[in-house]
Amino acid sequence: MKVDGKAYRTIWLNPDGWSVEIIDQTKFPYAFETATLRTLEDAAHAIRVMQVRGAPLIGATAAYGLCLALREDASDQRLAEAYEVLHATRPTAINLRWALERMRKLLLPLPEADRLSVAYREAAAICEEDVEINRSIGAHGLTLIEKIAATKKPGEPVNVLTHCNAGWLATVDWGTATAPVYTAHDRGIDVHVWVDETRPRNQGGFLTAWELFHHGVPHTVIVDNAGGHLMQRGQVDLVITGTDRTTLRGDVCNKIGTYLKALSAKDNSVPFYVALPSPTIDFSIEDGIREIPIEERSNREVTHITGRGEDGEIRTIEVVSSGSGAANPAFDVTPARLVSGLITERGVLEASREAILSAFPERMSPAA
Ligand SMILES: CSC[C@@H](O)[C@@H](O)C(=O)COP(=O)(O)O
Repeated sequence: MKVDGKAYRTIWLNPDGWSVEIIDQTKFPYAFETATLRTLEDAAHAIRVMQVRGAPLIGATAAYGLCLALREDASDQRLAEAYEVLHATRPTAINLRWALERMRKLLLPLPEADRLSVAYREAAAICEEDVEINRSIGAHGLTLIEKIAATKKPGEPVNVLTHCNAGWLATVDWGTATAPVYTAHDRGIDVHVWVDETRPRNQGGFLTAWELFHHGVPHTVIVDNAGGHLMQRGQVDLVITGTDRTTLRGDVCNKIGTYLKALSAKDNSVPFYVALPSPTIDFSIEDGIREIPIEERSNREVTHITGRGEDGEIRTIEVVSSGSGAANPAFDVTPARLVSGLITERGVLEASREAILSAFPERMSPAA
């Protein structure tokens, strides 16, 4: 992704060869700033406070977090401690556990002296693979957009609705839900995105809108409650969201509010697709509603909002009657029956156990 003409990823190794640079997403949309991770605690903090967020990027940051931990001490005990610290940062996105397991499985059998260099190599490989996976998701998702574009009159855009930020900023590059959009736009297809603002943290209004604007993709920010109305009026051609964890049978966990969009889509015969890198599939569970841990975040994210005043100052204000209680579940689960398809790096799949297993058979083997 280019920012002011310069190509960026969301995470990279600094020229010193060991410290890790991230784009600080808590500063969006008012500033583009990077931050340096030098320790395990820096990496854990970055995930916890959402300087980095989005399932694939959380996984990539955790992998580098392990590297930073091993710089000080590459013992089994340090590896185990670092795994636990990073694993405890956020509960829902499965990419965190996936990346940590992959690193641990590789590192544990090695002599301590070899672990650090192998860890850095593997963290870099996780990042490279994420970019390639998302590029493939873009190519497969493009076919869906192309089919709709072929039915449009000249000057009529394909209208895609998305929720939260499953964009470049949620991954190492490209994004998952946005990859088909960027690919279509870059090929000259007239595509327009309805961006759910995604309260309470506004990942849509703050991050997705920022990305689309900087890439030049036409888009319109809407309040979270507007999607159903637009679908009833035929103003949404398809929905594409990301996911933080999808079960073996195709239940999709994603940012709170995704389920309501899927219900509206079903009622209005609007296709509802989920863009899904395979590390986001949890092959160990089936029933998303019963088995996926849903992050409960601070009520203050509901009762208060941070934004820029007309004087240019950034401030936080209360937006709920003082003294009222608030609740803040951060994710919900859309049952597989509401999902039209999963856009993966290996093609567009039905949201079912059979389709997922036949596309990723190696993930069910004991060695996977
Ligand atoms: C490719 S990212 C998919 C999801 O991680 C994304 O839609 C999402 O819900 C992110 O939640 P966040 O709480 O901002 O980490």
